[in-house]
Amino acid sequence: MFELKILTRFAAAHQLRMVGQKCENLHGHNWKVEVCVGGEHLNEAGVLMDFGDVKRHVADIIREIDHKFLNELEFFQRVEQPSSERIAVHIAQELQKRLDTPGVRVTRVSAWESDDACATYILP
Ligand SMILES: Nc1nc2c(c(=O)[nH]1)N=C([C@H](O)[C@H](O)COP(=O)(O)OP(=O)(O)OP(=O)(O)O)CN2
Ligand SMILES: [Zn+2]
Repeated sequence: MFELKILTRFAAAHQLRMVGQKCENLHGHNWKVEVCVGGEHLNEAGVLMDFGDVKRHVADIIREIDHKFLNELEFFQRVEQPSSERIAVHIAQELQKRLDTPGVRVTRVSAWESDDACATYILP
């Protein structure tokens, strides 16, 4: 299997209940996001898919959450709250909908909310 990884960043605000008291206050992070796609077969150019296409799709998704108050966005109102775990799920699901390369799928998304804390969603 081959796996590609691209990195991107966004800034946003959120409030989390139940994680820890200070997280209940409105605050923000500069998230770093790692997105991986995988598949078994390379195309005639010898690549799984173009990094540029992955980056473009991810940029479209990030644009919707960058510099936003995440608690107010529709997706995060449907799930419990905008934790890093939920952010990773959101990006993975949105990217999966956009991928149109046969045999290529999202394998994992990691959302780093600081230099030392990261949540990863690994797709089944
Ligand atoms: N599993 C998760 N735990 C926490 C999340 C999360 O998304 N998933 N989020 C938070 C908060 O966003 C909080 O802002 C970060 O808290 P914390 O890491 O405790 O704060 P610091 O970056 O200041 O780190 P310290 O180690 O406390 O200095 C919390 N938990
Ligand atoms: Zn936070």
